[in-house]
Amino acid sequence: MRFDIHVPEGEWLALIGPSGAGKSTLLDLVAGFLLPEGGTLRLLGEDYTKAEPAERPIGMMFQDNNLFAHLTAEENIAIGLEPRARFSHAARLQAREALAAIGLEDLANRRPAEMSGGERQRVALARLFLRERPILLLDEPFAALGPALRQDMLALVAALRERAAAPPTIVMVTHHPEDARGFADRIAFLDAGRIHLTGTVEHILDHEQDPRLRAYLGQAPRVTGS
Ligand SMILES: Nc1ncnc2c1ncn2[C@@H]1O[C@H](COP(=O)(O)OP(=O)(O)OP(=O)(O)O)[C@@H](O)[C@H]1O
Repeated sequence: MRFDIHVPEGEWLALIGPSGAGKSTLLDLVAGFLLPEGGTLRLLGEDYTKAEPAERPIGMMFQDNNLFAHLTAEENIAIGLEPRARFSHAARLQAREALAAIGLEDLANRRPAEMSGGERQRVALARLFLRERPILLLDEPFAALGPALRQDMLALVAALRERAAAPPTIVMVTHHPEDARGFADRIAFLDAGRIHLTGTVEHILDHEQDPRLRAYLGQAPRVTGS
């Protein structure tokens, strides 16, 4: 695999492409769970190629297992502020406010097993944004949710992003290319371990006629000429 891409600060980039194309691998390289055999990774202009995951200015969210099973919703958010889980009154208060901001204050004392999948992901999102990391990597976080709920969750990401003092850069893997519409700024189409194409959401979804992209989207390329 060989990835070459520049994501401008503050951009929301959607990564699409066939299964096995390398989308999760690319996120793992950025997060530091995998080290590249060569090349350079720069974050916010600094070289982070060999940095430990915890040293990187990154927040991550996955399809599941974002929350600690033994902690309540409030504690799962507060732990983003106090990783040693010695929850101060101030951290609990901030977690409560974050829950209220997403309309989940009534769930403060529930554990993940007592929440729906959508509620769990909303709690995880609240924690992610509370930590104010400048770069967010979202690996299919809403894949298990239905279309309407996925739209609600993307709208919540957009709202939290707008509320942030400095909007984070977002790189989001999705198996639903249409989810990028209205939310992401740009799409990167990965194929066979390469960034095959990048472009605006509209260009990639509606105009680009690249045969591999069209095949992935399940659409034949348009026949041109007479
Ligand atoms: N640690 C690893 N060592 C070797 N090969 C791996 C490793 N992790 C993934 N792969 C391989 O790399 C390729 C890309 O995997 P990756 O999970 O990045 O794809 P993806 O685009 O995220 O796919 P999906 O959409 O199915 O999640 C696959 O062929 C996979 O088998």
